[in-house]
Amino acid sequence: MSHFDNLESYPPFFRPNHGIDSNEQACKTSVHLDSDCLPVIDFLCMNPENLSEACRDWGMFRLINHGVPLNLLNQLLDHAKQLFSLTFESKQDLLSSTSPIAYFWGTPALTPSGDALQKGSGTQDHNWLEGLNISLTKLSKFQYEDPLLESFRSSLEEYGRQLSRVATTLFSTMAEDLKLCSTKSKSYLSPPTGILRVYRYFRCMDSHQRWGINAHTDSSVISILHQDEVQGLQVFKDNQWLDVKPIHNTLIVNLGDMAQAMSDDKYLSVKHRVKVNRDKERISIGYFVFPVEDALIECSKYKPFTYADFRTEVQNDLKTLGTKIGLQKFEATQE
Ligand SMILES: O=C(O)CCC(=O)C(=O)O
Ligand SMILES: [Fe+2]
Repeated sequence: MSHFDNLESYPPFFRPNHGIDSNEQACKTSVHLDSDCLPVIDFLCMNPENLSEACRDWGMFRLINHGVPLNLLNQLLDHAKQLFSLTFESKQDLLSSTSPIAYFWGTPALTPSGDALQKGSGTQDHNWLEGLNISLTKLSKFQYEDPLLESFRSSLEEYGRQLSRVATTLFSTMAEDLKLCSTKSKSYLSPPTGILRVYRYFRCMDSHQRWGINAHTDSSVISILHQDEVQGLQVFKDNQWLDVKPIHNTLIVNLGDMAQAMSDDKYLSVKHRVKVNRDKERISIGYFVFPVEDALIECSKYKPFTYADFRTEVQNDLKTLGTKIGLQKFEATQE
């Protein structure tokens, strides 16, 4: 069996010998430590002080005793692997952008309707991944004829419910810590905005020169990640990139830009990225939840803005500059 034995499931762009010049990008090296020092939060007996400290110092933590059934977590990864192993053409046909489970490749930056947002078509712009963008509200109103897809759909729906429960509980403890009034805490986290992204990171011979996902912060309030056993995620802490180890039956929670703004910069929207692997593909599932679209986020560090304003600005920047500027654009000192 060759190293790349499932090539027909890769979009042509990511197949070896596609004609990519391997010197095209400067080698991106970084110092990083092997780490398991990520804060751990026990969901069953949550300690508000520990949660507050993790949100302030790290913007990321490992969640244990989350209550999401292990068989659901395993089934999701298993279904995702099966779907990703279909040929590239079948994935495009079966999972078009109008389907609640929509296929994309090369970029995780999508419009709310699931279209890829990317400037130009240069190799350096491509994230080394393919994925499924899932609108949880659309998902519950749909049924697939294909048995694998239908089973995946119902598992994703259940997973969405589970993670909405987890995010809501975490956020209510955060809102108390931040002393948000009840109107704000209700509009600052809106479970119906929840989306899922299922990723497969491709193997890559140039694993030192490509990124699964480049360094970024999430635009969400809270993001929750379920990853398989292949390492790849890194978090930026104290000027270093640290590996976030996959540990069975734990979830990784990170805060996004909206949490940083609503906490007036007390909480950190943490920078993170994903490495690619020479030998192994990696599957992960991200859940992202946002504020009510038109809820005004008011604090001293930023001009009042809504999540809808923020998203428009990010999409414009991605289209015109090819990169996200994010919260900096809304700083109170900016003209
Ligand atoms: O797949 C991962 O480990 C991280 C994904 C991620 O950072 C994102 O989708 O924003
Ligand atoms: Fe992210």
